[in-house]
Amino acid sequence: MKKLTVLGVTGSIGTQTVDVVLHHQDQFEIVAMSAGHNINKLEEIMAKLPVEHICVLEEKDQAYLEKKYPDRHFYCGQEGMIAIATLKEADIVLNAVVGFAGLLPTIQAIESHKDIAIANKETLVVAGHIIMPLAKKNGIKLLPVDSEHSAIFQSLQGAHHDEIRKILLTCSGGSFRDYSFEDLKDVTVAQALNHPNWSMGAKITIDSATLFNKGLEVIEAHWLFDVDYDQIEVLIHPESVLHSAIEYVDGAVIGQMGTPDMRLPIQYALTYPDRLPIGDSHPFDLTALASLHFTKPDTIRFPALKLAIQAGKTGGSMPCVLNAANEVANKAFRDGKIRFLDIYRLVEEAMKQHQPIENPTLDELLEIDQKTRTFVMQKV
Ligand SMILES: NC(=O)C1=CN([C@@H]2O[C@H](COP(=O)(O)OP(=O)(O)OC[C@H]3O[C@@H](n4cnc5c(N)ncnc54)[C@H](OP(=O)(O)O)[C@@H]3O)[C@@H](O)[C@H]2O)C=CC1
Ligand SMILES: CC(=O)[C@@H](O)[C@H](O)COP(=O)(O)O
Ligand SMILES: [Mn+2]
Repeated sequence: MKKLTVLGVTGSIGTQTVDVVLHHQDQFEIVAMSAGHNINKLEEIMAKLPVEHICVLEEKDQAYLEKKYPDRHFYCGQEGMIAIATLKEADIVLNAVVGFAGLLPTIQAIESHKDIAIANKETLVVAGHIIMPLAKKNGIKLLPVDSEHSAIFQSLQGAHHDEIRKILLTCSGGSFRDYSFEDLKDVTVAQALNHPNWSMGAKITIDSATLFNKGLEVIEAHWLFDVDYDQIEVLIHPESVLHSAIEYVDGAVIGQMGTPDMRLPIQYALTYPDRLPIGDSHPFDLTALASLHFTKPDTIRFPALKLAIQAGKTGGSMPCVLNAANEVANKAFRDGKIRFLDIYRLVEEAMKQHQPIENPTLDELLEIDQKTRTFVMQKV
């Protein structure tokens, strides 16, 4: 029986993780979980699973839950997340929090020798240079949950690192893949949230529409698979059935295909190196696919991808600035405060005013993250 801590249990990845666990209750037990503000969703999950340790963001929610459920243990805020991420009962921490908030609990969980199933890509973008050596030093497994990175991980089984020629990172193109640059000026939040292939949380869905998501994923792949940026090729693949692939030195291309369903990468991260059936999944029918398409991304209409790769290549503190600026601008767009194309402009401005430092410490990252947020909020 594997014992899990699930951070961000009330989100899109979190609730699909609960589905996986409910389907395989003989294999997994959630011993601890965290939510943000969605207490209704949290209580729904609590009704299905007898999880003992639970963290929320607000003290008032903690007080309400403690009164209503005296037999469970409640925690609060970042400190609470760290407490449940380092709990001795857990073997593996699945981090499905969105954004920079996932960074500190991940570091503490690694230092407590927990394996990490990582959906929270922002942590790797900001601090890959800290996370990867820390994981190695503590001898823990860092298991990708992001669908493309899971596909790459699956396609790498049995291979040697020096056999990789490049990574083919696929991208749906997001909600606006066929829009002209002119049309992008006036798109609405509702249109941006209408992803063609995946049902996900709001922040990542907007990131898919700008293509910042793919930029973050390039940086994530650089760190997870120890490859140069020039070895990562992004391909627009509107059908989202080839979830990514490896081109090997002999020209063989090995990828992972399947229905777009996050339960597979979530489950594989939890069962690796074994596989289990997925509950009520539709069989993947190749004959039902009329054709598959692969094209190069258009960085004129979607400059965010290029900007993110530039941040990754610059390295040091620049990806932290990219991420913080994007988190603030993405939220400002969702709140109706700026227009879609302003997201890119604000991130670019934040990067331009930043003097990157090499190899930033955790404290420096925390400071740069805060300063960048303040800078972008003032512009908003
Ligand atoms: N959704 C998907 O299919 C995929 C997601 N990912 C990545 O996984 C991560 C989660 O994505 P997704 O599930 O879509 O996101 P959601 O927005 O659906 O869920 C985010 C979760 O994090 C919690 N949360 C939000 N802010 C904070 C905070 N400051 N402190 C603590 N907890 C917080 C939320 O709580 P609450 O809702 O209770 O407020 C919720 O439980 C992201 O990094 C995303 O990029 C990667 C690949 C695919
Ligand atoms: C499901 C998943 O992993 C998302 O990150 C997905 O990749 C988003 O789709 P885009 O390819 O449109 O960014
Ligand atoms: Mn992805």
